[in-house]
Amino acid sequence: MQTITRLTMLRNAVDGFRNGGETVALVPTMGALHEGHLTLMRRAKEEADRVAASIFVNPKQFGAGEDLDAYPRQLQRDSELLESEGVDLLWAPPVEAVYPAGFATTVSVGEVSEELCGASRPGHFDGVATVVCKLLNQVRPDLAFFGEKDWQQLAVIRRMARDLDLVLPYADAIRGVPIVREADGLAMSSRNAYLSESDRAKAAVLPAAMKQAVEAIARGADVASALEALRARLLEGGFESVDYAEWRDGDSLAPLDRQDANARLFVAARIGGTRLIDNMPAA
Ligand SMILES: Nc1ncnc2c1ncn2[C@@H]1O[C@H](COP(=O)(O)OP(=O)(O)OP(=O)(O)O)[C@@H](O)[C@H]1O
Ligand SMILES: CC(C)(CO)[C@@H](O)C(=O)[O-]
Ligand code: BAL
Repeated sequence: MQTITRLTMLRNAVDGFRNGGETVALVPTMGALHEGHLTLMRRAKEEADRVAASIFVNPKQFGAGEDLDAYPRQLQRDSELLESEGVDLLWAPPVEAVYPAGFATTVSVGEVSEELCGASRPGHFDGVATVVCKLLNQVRPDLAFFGEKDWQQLAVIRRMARDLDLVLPYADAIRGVPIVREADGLAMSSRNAYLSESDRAKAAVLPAAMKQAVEAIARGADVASALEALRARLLEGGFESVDYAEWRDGDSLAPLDRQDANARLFVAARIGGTRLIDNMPAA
């Protein structure tokens, strides 16, 4: 696996693949890789001849007071994991190469960015859209893979790719990969590493309470009451606050007030100072 930190070298490497008639998949990450990320790599490998992973802890998507400095950085371990998955290329640019002095452009996707995580993390999706737009232009992949754990992020990226006519050869070039969970149901996330042992054990109440809510709504429970019960379970179970617990259309993200085949439950909640997110489809 080649590890590349300069754009000219990246272009040479990708052009080399392309000139040999090979397709290229991009898997963007912020590193501290876990089985969720590795599943994205495996899916990418199944669908393209070459896989490029990126690791970049993007300062523009962290708000003031968020965990930019504390975010785990473990490039050596990550590159060994990527190598063992057969990833062909690691793009790991320094911050100054992505945002050189004078950088002044922001990609801001309306509507789909505004609620849920967009409301609790103002500016977050502008930072995500800006860096993903850059990564897609830098690597120019045929396909790009993102996890459904960050469902709203996937919706923002799909909207951006359509709105800006990003040059991607397939209509469904932005691919979503289902959430990979721990044995107790907690969605894998780099930020789970922040949890103390006891908070980690308590965190399993999140997917369990979400499943209960989804099943209650499927049995005809009132949506508002099911969401209220979900919030109460999280707070009783050791979460200190719930940023949101919402029942929404999975495509438009518009609020729904009843069971619907396309509905999804979205939750963000904090435990031990760590903000966890999850989502689940209607039962
Ligand atoms: N459990 C998971 N299942 C599927 N995809 C995942 C999972 N966790 C992360 N991903 C995906 O991996 C990609 C890189 O995510 P990122 O590096 O931010 O990791 P993360 O575990 O989501 O970290 P964070 O704690 O910052 O949310 C994203 O597309 C994300 O949706
Ligand atoms: C897509 C992404 C790599 C952009 O920085 C990040 O938001 C993430 O890891 O989900
Ligand atoms: N996986 C989402 C990246 C973030 O929370 O900043």
